[in-house]
Amino acid sequence: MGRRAKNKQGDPRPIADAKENYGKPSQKKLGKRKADADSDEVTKRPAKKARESLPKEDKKSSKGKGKKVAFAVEDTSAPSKKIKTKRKEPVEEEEEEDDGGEGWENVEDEESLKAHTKSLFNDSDDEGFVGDLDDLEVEDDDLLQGPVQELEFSSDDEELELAPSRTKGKKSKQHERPSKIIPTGSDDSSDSDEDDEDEDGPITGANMEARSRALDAKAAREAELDALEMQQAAVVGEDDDEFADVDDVDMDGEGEGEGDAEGFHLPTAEERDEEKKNGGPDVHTVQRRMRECVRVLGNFKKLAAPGRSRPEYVQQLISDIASYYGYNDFLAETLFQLFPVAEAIEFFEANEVPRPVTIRTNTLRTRRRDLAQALINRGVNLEPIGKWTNVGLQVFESSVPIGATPEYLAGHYMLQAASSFLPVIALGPQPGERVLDMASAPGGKTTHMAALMQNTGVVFANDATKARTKSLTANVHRLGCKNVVVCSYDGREFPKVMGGFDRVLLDAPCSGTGVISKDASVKTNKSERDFTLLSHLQKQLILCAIDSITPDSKTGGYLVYSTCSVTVDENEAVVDYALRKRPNVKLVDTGLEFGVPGFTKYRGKVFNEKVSLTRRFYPHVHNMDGFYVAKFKVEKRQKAKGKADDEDTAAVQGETAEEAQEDVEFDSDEDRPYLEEAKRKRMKAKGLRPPPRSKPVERAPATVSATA
Ligand SMILES: C[S@@+](CC[C@H](N)C(=O)[O-])C[C@H]1O[C@@H](n2cnc3c(N)ncnc32)[C@H](O)[C@@H]1O
Repeated sequence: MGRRAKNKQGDPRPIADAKENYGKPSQKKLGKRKADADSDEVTKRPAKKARESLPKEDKKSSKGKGKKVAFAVEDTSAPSKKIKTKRKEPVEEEEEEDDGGEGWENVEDEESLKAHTKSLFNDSDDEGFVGDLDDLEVEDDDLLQGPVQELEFSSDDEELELAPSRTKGKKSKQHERPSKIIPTGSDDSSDSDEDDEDEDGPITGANMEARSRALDAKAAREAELDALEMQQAAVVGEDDDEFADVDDVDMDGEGEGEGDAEGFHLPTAEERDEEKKNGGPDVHTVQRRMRECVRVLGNFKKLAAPGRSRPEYVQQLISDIASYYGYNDFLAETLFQLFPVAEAIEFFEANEVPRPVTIRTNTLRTRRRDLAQALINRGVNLEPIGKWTNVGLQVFESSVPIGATPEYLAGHYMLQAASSFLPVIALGPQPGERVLDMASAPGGKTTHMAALMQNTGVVFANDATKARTKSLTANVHRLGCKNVVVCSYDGREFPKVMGGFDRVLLDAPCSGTGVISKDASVKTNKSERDFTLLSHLQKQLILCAIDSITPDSKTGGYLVYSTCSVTVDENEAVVDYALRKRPNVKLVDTGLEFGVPGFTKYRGKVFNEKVSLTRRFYPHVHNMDGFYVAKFKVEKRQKAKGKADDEDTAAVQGETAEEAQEDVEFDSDEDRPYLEEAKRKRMKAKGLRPPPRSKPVERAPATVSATA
């Protein structure tokens, strides 16, 4: 099991329990909170208290308005189903009493359990099972130890270990479950009828699944609408005032002008410095101040103290967010700016909660319903993730370590974050194709692609970090993928190494700001410079990925670019850059049924309007890791009409692979310092002495302009 993941995503926790993890100080910054923690209950679990003491979201009142937003993240769990297994733990019996009468409680004997499972995991939506259990080649014990994790870059696909659950004695599992992963457009089709029935029909085993999905779909629609509206509000507001946000957020639902501002004083810059010198205020003060700042920023004209500006409140809030949640100031500000004020708090709160544990059925070895049955028999409480995936299962509770079951060892499933399914679904590799996974370790997506291709064609699974290809190879073997070739090149060497691919996945090395709930070190271990360097690496990689695809592909010609980060510089800015540098590619719909459209404008930058076809996924909206997916179609290169507007355009006409590679080279002033820095690093790594740094070129700050 991954060292890191082991500590990060444990057993699926009920939202109530998960709250106890809130405010678990990140090593560096929250020592203060820890120290306070001894004094009383509030400081022990600051975030939890914050959630409890702060106004809760009123989903209904916010519906369709996107105005009233909560400080705290609500448990949006849809009513869950329960699977009663043959193995009866005391806790199960207790639950039965609590939740008796639900449809699932009727599933008592093995036969009905099987029938029930069958209906739940309707085979019709399962990918074809193309393997044979007798085929299993589990010869090498080492391969069964699970992947070695070497975490240089953030990855969403860590192998997660679900420790045996210790929830005996808890009253109701309904309340223990984490909220479901928000799906699904396809659910929409069936939900209208079911919505109607919601009001009057009793919940039975037969309708439980459908009704649960209808509720999920409804929640998804509402959440996405809210997020979209808030995103739009942010963009509109941006034009007037850099710090403008939703002006009418009513944090406490008490109505305009009211609230608990009494006695609240927004510190001046000097007072803030003084406060910092003295070790900062106690956690109660920080909480209260955050709440007040959010409230005031939600209705600034009415609630602001005379003479105090919006940026002052914003600065105070960002500073408090940084200290309360344990981020460095740069990252706190970068993430804060992505959302309207109140939504930003939801995002930070969601980062304190583990995401649901999910697994992906390996259809090369088994079928989802057979896997589900086998795991249920071992005491695993699970259900399908949602209609949007026919291979995913969400694990709610398990009495066995989910990363060490015989089924796991035999490669029947991959422990994989739900968000990681998305780029592969978007790419849709076809049997017989030639596919490149440019940054592939530890292979969650590679093995998914191999399964979709039914072990035909070929997947070149590349990763620059040699050590990480060990875990990649182990997973490829464990899951029985026979169409995978593992290699280790810097992605920027493609297509020189090889080209002519039908499809390429570039799941790029990134900062991991989408997976903070798994890896809290991201909060503090990345500087502004790291983000800039990453963005440049991503830009170089995406051009190489594009150039590795053959526009002549009969079946494909697609690139999917994805990251487990939510920053604009690593996502929309990279995609926009690729569109500008490679006129022969265009963005196409990802085909994903949910997700928030990518930004087309962001803090003064204007991107290609088609960037709205890309999709963002957020922990507080979709209950998944933060993620980004863009899909490109690569077309034949046209002869440029007239003079090319940048030197790259000319270079792409009728070029050879070698020329295309040259084309990837960065030669603008913008890129030169980063190229030099990368070159220095490479030389150092080889034990060579790098040349002295050249003087930085003075230039006006670049703004990204829209292209047609
Ligand atoms: C987000 S992870 C990939 C996760 C993987 N796609 C999966 O699904 O399991 C990014 C990977 O990029 C690799 N990487 C970093 N720089 C690279 C480069 N220049 N070329 C190719 N791979 C690179 C890292 O070693 C890391 O394994």
